[in-house]
Amino acid sequence: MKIAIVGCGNMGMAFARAFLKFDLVKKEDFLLVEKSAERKETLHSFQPGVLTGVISPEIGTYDLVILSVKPQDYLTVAASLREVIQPSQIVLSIMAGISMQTIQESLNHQPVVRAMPNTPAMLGMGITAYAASPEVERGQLRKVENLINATGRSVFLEDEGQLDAVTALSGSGPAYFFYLVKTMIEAGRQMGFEESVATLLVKQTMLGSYHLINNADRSLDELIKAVASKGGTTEAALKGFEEGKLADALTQGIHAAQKRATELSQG
Ligand SMILES: NC(=O)C1=CN([C@@H]2O[C@H](COP(=O)(O)OP(=O)(O)OC[C@H]3O[C@@H](n4cnc5c(N)ncnc54)[C@H](O)[C@@H]3O)[C@@H](O)[C@H]2O)C=CC1
Ligand SMILES: O=C(O)[C@@H]1CCC=N1
Repeated sequence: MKIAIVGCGNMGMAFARAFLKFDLVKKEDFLLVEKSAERKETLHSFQPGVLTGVISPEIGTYDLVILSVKPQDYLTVAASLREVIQPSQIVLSIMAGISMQTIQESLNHQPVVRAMPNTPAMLGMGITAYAASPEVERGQLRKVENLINATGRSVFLEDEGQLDAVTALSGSGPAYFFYLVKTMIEAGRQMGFEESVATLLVKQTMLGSYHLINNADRSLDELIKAVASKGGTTEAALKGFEEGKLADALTQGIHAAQKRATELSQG
């Protein structure tokens, strides 16, 4: 399969590397389109078949075109791409908040898969939800699914409308986790630990706790209860979280992310 990637930043290249790792695409079958000269310089080491700064008619010879520029940069990309895209090509967009309809109209092109991955895709441990326009044929969808599955797990959505919520939950989700980890490490430092010790304590706690969620035959409430002794330290912390309305703040933040995704889709 020959793949063109428009916008070769964090996510575009996370996808490219995952495809390579599973031998789904050969290096020489990549066309990388990257506008930033500085970023382009770093992409030489990837040794793609073609590395360019502009969209040219050559892109029309690739089976799949991945759109991985920031949503704000999409309209510029669309203006050039619509001139050269071919009917047989599949478009896979991973851009937040750009609807399938906007992509179809701006490119004058119907077969579109819209997906929302997250950064653990860099390690093949991502989660991607995706939806497809009716014009994507079954065989084409299978191929795209195989590619997405190289980046981690995936969920097919019948309703594209759910993608803004996916963006708020799992697309942005890694940042929420990093924020929590960072805050805990900072608290450790305030209590007198060196950063390396605080980091080890927090990271291993997160790792072990993640595996408990997956392997212990208990609900999240039961797992919390098993840590929080009556009148103990955890209870004191949880009371502080309640008073600071931490759960409300997290929930509100996630809703704000969904709202922003919807705003982006409205231009
Ligand atoms: N970073 C994340 O956690 C996630 C990002 N996304 C989506 O993926 C997309 C890309 O995000 P990142 O990789 O984080 O951004 P990024 O900034 O790392 O990469 C975007 C790249 O596009 C390039 N670019 C801009 N205009 C261009 C043009 N006209 N032609 C060619 N290249 C152009 C930029 O120079 C940059 O290298 C965004 O739409 C974002 O919403 C989706 C899920 C997760
Ligand atoms: O923050 C953003 O807009 C993108 C979408 C999901 C993660 N990063």
